[in-house]
Amino acid sequence: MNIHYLPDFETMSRKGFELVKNEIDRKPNLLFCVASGGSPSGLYSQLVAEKAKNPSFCNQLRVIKLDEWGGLEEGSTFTSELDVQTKFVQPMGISSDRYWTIDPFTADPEGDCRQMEGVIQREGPLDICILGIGVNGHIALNEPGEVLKLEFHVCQLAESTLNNGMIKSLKQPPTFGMTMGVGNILQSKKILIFIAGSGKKEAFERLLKPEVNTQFPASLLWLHPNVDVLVDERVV
Ligand SMILES: O=C(O)[C@H](O)[C@@H](O)[C@H](O)[C@H](O)COP(=O)(O)O
Repeated sequence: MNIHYLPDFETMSRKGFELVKNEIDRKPNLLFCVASGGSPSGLYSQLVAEKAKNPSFCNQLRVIKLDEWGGLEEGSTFTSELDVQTKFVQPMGISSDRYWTIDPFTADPEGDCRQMEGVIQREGPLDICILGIGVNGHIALNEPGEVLKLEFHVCQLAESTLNNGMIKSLKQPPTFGMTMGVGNILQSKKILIFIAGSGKKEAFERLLKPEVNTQFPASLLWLHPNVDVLVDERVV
């Protein structure tokens, strides 16, 4: 695990941008897994800024969404889809033939997860997987538990996730998640995990322990040979 301590959010995002751009320069059509949430949002802004300077940047990039909330009220704006569309997919001009996603309002979550798994089998493995970390150590929506699933699946959400951040203020909070499994993530050629925002100190300290425990899913990243941890030092 390469741990990068960066003095602030901007510098952390810049470092992430440099690592990602290096890979895109080497392989312009790489498969990029996009996460929602606050921690990687500065990376997306930097990529969008680069695109404004260089319109052909990322014009072959293939993109897949990491996860999604389920059980929200129809029309809810608390979706990963809206988040990644606004911050990344639309401003980067990623056309629909280069973007694979799961619908937050799907009537068939299990079927759609199977379909996403099929996409990963066909288009994958991921070249770059972008992650944040949950306060409970979740990666994507793989929550702490005895068993972690390998493939894209419908998942239960932990109380600690439902009691965190904006979710707890929702009139109709999500009742389940749809997420890449830890197998999908660990098969990615490169993983970047961004650690920023309030409440992440404990999770970061636990991540530093070189041991693996399914009750702390991010610890599985120790099994991967190419992980960059980008931490905004102000959280630690
Ligand atoms: O939102 C997602 O796509 C991920 O499912 C989730 O694992 C997220 O990365 C963490 O919960 C951290 O979220 P923040 O970056 O918003 O703190």
